Amino acid sequence: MGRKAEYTEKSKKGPGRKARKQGPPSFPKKSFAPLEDVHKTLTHRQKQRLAKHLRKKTELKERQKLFKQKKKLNKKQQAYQSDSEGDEKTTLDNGHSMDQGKDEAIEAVVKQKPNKKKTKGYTDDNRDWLTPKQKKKRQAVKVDEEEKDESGSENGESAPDDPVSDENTCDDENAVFKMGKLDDLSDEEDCDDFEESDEENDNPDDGDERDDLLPIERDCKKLKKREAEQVKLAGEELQMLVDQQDVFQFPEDSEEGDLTLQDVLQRIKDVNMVLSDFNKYRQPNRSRSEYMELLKKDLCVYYSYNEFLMSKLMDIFPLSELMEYLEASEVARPLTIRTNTLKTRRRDLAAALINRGVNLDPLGKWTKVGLVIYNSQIPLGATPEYLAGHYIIQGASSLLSVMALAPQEGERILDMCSAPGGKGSHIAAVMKNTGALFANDANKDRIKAVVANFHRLGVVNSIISCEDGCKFPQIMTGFDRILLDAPCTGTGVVSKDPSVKSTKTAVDVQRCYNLQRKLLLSAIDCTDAKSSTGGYIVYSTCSILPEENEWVIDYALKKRNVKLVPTGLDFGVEGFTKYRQYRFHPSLNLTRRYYPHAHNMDGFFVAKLKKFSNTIPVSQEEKKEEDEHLLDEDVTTTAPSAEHGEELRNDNVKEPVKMGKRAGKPNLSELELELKKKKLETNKTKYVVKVFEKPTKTKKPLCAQNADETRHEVERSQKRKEKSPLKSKVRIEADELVPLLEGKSIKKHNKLKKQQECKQFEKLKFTKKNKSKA
Ligand SMILES: C[S@@+](CC[C@H](N)C(=O)[O-])C[C@H]1O[C@@H](n2cnc3c(N)ncnc32)[C@H](O)[C@@H]1O
Repeated sequence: MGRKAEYTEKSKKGPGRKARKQGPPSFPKKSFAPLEDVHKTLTHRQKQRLAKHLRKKTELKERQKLFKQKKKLNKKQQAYQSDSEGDEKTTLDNGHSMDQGKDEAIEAVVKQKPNKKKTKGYTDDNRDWLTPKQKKKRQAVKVDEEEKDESGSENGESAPDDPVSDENTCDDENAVFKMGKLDDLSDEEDCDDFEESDEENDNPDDGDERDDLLPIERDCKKLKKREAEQVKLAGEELQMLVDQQDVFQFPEDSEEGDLTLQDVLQRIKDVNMVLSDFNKYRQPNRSRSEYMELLKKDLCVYYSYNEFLMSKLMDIFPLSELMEYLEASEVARPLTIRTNTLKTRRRDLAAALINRGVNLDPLGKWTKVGLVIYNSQIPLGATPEYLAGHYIIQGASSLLSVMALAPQEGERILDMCSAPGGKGSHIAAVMKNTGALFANDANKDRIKAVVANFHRLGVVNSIISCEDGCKFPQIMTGFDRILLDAPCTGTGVVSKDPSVKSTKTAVDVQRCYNLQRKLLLSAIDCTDAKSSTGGYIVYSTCSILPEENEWVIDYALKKRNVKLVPTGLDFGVEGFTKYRQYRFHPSLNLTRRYYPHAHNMDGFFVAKLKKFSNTIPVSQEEKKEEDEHLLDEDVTTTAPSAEHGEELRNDNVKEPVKMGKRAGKPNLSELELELKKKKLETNKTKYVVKVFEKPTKTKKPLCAQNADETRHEVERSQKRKEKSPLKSKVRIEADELVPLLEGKSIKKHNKLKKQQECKQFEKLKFTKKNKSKA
């Protein structure tokens, strides 16, 4: 839309500069030069490309032409063959033209590709039978050719796509076979022709498009292509390297000396890789267990675990998961708090804390009371809200066991191991301070924390006691629900307490396992199976060891009338039903495990049991064992050690030596033994009180006035014992009650016992000496 350029016209010069009319714009003529001159302005490279492009075009035209000829030739050959069978005249004509055409076509092809191999289907044999006809019909073919060429390239171009012609070609298989496929030929040529330079390959698009692109765009395209190729090559190279990679060399003992943590980590990775495809990467002379041992050692060094705990973890997790667990356990879990719904709502608490500069969020959809704290400008244990009891700092996993317990308003609930009262206060909040919550803990010092927390959080429905949980069934029973958050090794909370990694041993695990079993049986015994609302026991630990979890539950399933029920928690990993060579009850899949690497909370275990009968199943064997145990150990005992036993045998003393209280006294008759047992039982049952029930009538100790009365009493007590669910328990713990019943402390009693034993021993020695002297 500019002014029109006029090259001839010259602007007239006026008198003054201002009066002068502005002339049309002048352009250098070169810019509008005709296209022929373009090559003058082209760069060398462009010229080359243009030449190539033109050459290609002409070649393509030639090839098309050739192709058309060949098609025609084929047709004619067909016609010739058919005619030769019938009309001879026609045959001659067609044959000639076909031969000639064919020869020409072949010549053209040979000319075009002098160095290329010849057409597959054409041989000297068929040349012989084609030659005579060629001479006769050459003229006719020439005319035909000319006609065809004149008819324009349109027909010719459409020929390859013409289905009819294609059909004709393909129908006569012999012809195709004898003459070779012309399509094949042209294909070959095409292939050869397209063997272009790298540059050409860089631009697979046709030349026109290439010319449309700016140089920078072309460069960019090339660069991208090259990059893609390089990436591909690099990938292949990497794969090759991985395949040919040196197999990890198992270290010799001498190499162990000066390894840095980085070296250890590298070796952990290497061994992991070997173990991931053991057959491929192993050293033939090394077994899997050797690699596992090496890995264990390295993991212990790198993550500061003792070998015992590391091997336990290796038993629990597959290798890939083990690494995740170990890594996650090195990082502290997010700080979380629980809203005390007895005093506030989570929304209000969150608002109050945000106002104080606390950055927080709801803990998750699974809880309505939890908040996660990202950061805080003030210590969370000293805010006015904390002091007012609006919240308690509590790990996310701690909420799970109370959620599984699902306390109901107005129920009688026991929190058997309560200190410091986190879960206990949560129970009270869910119960809305109704019913009765018994918070017990065996640790006197820790129980103070329960008192303080309950006071701060406004828990008013609780009775706090300090008793051994194992003995609770003798104090109180008949609870609707019991939470047993058992003492454990704490292997789930290593991020909180890293000392666990290096201090826990097999003895600790065994000790916990024993206590946990006892506590769980006690908890079950304290639960009322006939509770209208409950009859549930929730067992939880912050340990991930199966010994402290599945094993304990499996034991309880065998020993009491309980079954596992779903925890009601909609996340968490199923508990083990198999662990190494051990098999647990299949219902253990209803229990739930929580891991730091999977759930971003401390390692935790939750199981929910339902008690379906208040009777305690006792196997015949157990009964027999207990009876023997009671009779043998409670009243008379054998020599305390093998050494003493040896001495006794030397003295030919066949009777078991009475120790302790019965030492030096005549043997008790069966009747008397029964009486003694009865006495212990009666004394024991007087401590058993059912919650919200009148204390059971305690009987005065029996004084066997006469034999008849005694016998009668024994029979009655026998019957009662058989009915009583506490039968085995009373018997087991009767021994422990003896000193208490006698009004002595256990320590004092034991001391006296020892003294008596020593005296007895001295006495024996003395008599032995005297005998030998005599
Ligand atoms: C894991 S803690 C309980 C934590 C508590 N449930 C809470 O959420 O705050 C285990 C508790 O069991 C107590 N304990 C250990 N042996 C016990 C026993 N034989 N009887 C009762 N409690 C015992 C310990 O003193 C300890 O406070």
